[in-house]
Parts: sequence; C-alpha cells; structure tokens
Amino acid sequence: MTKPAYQRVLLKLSGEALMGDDQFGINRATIDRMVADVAEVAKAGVEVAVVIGGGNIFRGVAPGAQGMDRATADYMGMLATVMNALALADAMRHVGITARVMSAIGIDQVVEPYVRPKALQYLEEGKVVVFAAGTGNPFFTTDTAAALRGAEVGAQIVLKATKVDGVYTADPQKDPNATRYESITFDEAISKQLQVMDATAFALCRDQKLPIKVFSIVKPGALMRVIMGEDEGTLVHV
Ligand SMILES: Nc1ncnc2c1ncn2[C@@H]1O[C@H](COP(=O)(O)OP(=O)(O)O)[C@@H](O)[C@H]1O
Ligand SMILES: O=c1ccn([C@@H]2O[C@H](COP(=O)(O)OP(=O)(O)O)[C@@H](O)[C@H]2O)c(=O)[nH]1
Repeated sequence: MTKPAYQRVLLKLSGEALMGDDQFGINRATIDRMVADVAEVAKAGVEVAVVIGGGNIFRGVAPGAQGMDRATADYMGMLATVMNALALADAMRHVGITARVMSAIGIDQVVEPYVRPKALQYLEEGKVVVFAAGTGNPFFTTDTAAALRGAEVGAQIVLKATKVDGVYTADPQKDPNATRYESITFDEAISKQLQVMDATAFALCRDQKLPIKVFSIVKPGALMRVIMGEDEGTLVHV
C-alpha cells in the first residue's frame, strides 16, 4: 500500500457542512460520514488536528442576532463551535477514535483549555485533537483559526473541507460559469478576492508557507485521496 503524503494535517471542517441538507444544526448521518472519513485517515497513521466551524448553529440563531454588537455575536459563534466540537469528539468515540477537545476560550467545566504542548502531546499519541472556539477572538473566523493552529502544531498542510470541490474563479454556488483552479498562489487568491477563505487566513498561511488544499467534504473518498497526495481539489500555495 502506498504511504500517506502527510504525517500531520490540520483539517478544517465547516460548520455548515455538518448540517447536511438540514436548515441548521447537526445532521446525524452527515457527522457520522465525516467522522468515518477522519477515522480512516487516523487509522492510516496520519496525525489529525481538526478546527470546526459554527455556521450551522449560529445561522439558526442569526436572525435573533441582528443588530447585535459584533463582538458579542462573534462570541456566540465561538460557543457554537464548542458544541460542534463536542458532537464531533463524541461521534469519534463511537468509531473507536480517541479525540480531545481544546477550547480557545476558558470553559473549564466543559472542555479543557487550548495548551499547545498538550495538543502536540495528544497528536504524538495518535489522538485526534479538535480545536474549539476558533482563535478565541472576535472579528476572526474559524478559517483563520485553522491557519493559526495549523502553523502552531506544525501541520504540513491545512485541509479545508467544504461544500465545493476546490477554488473557483467565482463562487460556484452563484456563478455557473465559474471554473476550478487546479492550483493557485496565495497572492492570486488574495488579489482576486476569492471568497472561499478569508484574506486573513490566506495571508497567515502564505507567511508561514503552509499550503492549503480546498476539497469537497460531500464527495465520497475525497479526504483520503487528498491524504494520499492524489489529484483532488485545489492546492493554494506560496
Ligand atoms: N472562488 C470561490 N471558489 C470556491 N468557493 C467559493 C468561492 N467564492 C466563494 N465560495 C464559497 O465559499 C464556500 C466555502 O467556505 P465555507 O467556509 O466552507 O462555507 P461557509 O462559510 O458557508 O461555512 C463554498 O461553499 C463556496 O460557495
Ligand atoms: O476566531 C474566531 C472564530 C470564529 N468566530 C465566530 O464564530 C463564528 C463561526 O465560525 P465560522 O463562521 O468560521 O464557521 P463556519 O463558516 O466554518 O461554519 C464566526 O462567524 C464568528 O462569529 C470568531 O469570532 N472568532
């Protein structure tokens, strides 16, 4: 069997992907399928750190958040990622994967705080580490948290699992004429203002020379193909 192309990866799972076809919340079948994909990778010996988003929960409460102070709304968003992280870790437990949730904001009765050496230790032990609460700061996104934690734990790549199968010339969910890039540089992605990730995340990865692979979480087997270094999704590089 061929060996995985990476030894340690940072996987960014969008919160919205957890919804499946539901309007908001966590879709059981969807989370189980995602966890099965992650388990396959972990069992292949790859060290996996996960950053989970919160859009699936926060979108559900967003109408009530209208007119709210931005920072307050962002803290609510971060708490939403904690709920997703707990659900994800629990689903992992069901398939025999040991996961540890670490939060960027202190809620010690619920999850342990993010402590970098501890996270590194868990990864070395083969545990999946789920980073919750984003960067812990308002005005950031979980994509930026993925770039940050990816750099901190020395991941070889950030794998951005999303609803589309790569980076397109325009949002493919809105523009049917959009075409997919096989690879693209950070500078090009930033200057073209491609919305697949925010500019802060792109800039951080660029500065740290940490490549990003954007691929579909809906497509069966895509994560494993990415891990094996096969042609899948779009590579964003320096
Ligand atoms: N140039 C682009 N290439 C690919 N996807 C894009 C582009 N511009 C916008 N998008 C959108 O970005 C989304 C990916 O971001 P993601 O964080 O997973 O979604 P969300 O913010 O809805 O959770 C895709 O679903 C896609 O519709
Ligand atoms: O470092 C962070 C990460 C997240 N958030 C908040 O948490 C929400 C949920 O994260 P995100 O939208 O990135 O999740 P996803 O789009 O992946 O579901 C964001 O909208 C922000 O309001 C934040 O304030 N700081």
